[in-house]
Amino acid sequence: MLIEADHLAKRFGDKTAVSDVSFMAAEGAIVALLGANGAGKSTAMRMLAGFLAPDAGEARILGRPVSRAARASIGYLPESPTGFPDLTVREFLVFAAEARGLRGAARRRALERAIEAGDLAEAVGQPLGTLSQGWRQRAWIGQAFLHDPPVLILDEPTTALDPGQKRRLRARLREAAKTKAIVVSTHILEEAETLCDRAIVFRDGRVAADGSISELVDAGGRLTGAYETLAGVS
Ligand SMILES: Nc1ncnc2c1ncn2[C@@H]1O[C@H](COP(=O)(O)OP(=O)(O)OP(=O)(O)O)[C@@H](O)[C@H]1O
Repeated sequence: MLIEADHLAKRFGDKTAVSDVSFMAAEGAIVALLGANGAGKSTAMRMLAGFLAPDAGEARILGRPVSRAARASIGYLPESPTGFPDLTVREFLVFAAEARGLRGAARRRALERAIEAGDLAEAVGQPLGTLSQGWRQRAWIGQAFLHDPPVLILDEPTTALDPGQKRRLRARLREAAKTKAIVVSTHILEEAETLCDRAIVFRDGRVAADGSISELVDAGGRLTGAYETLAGVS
């Protein structure tokens, strides 16, 4: 199994953000994490990506605890990514490649892959701090694809993108899913319906449902009814 969340739990002070969350994702699957604001999706994704240590449970990537999994195996897009305002897109990608130990021809290939993944050619010379929100998102999407990892953990990857770029990224993710396991969070139910194979609905830090999209949708192919009931929203 490429991605495993095994009874993950995380508290911040008195607030339980994630409680006893377990799910898996295999190669060939795009799994949507759905749920209301504050339901725990980003916290779960940060633990899966190895950026936040769980209080209990374990995140595993390719069968290894994420703390010991190779950095090379995970591509992560944080929610609302910021930072590195003075680096150009190219310098940012070079920095990310070097942080992953890529040099020479491997680094050049990685940069080409990232520029293609984020459709970044026009912006390579522009500092991140001067990019619009959507372009900055694209630079960070490129960073997630840089090293061609088998696992992608993408927190609201299409939120800031224009309609054309949303379409392009969804097509890229469908193509990438042939050889990768991908977890995406989204508030766009139509995106989960058309892009994803499975949905995991979070409610108050717990998994309220984990099923195939075809099981969860209504006769019209819509997730809205199941989502509102399971996520506890209307
Ligand atoms: N660093 C933190 N310190 C304190 N509380 C936090 C921290 N990170 C998350 N939380 C809290 O944990 C809960 C879950 O937050 P999380 O960001 O995981 O939700 P989410 O489902 O991703 O929400 P959204 O859809 O709004 O992005 C929220 O109540 C949030 O306020």
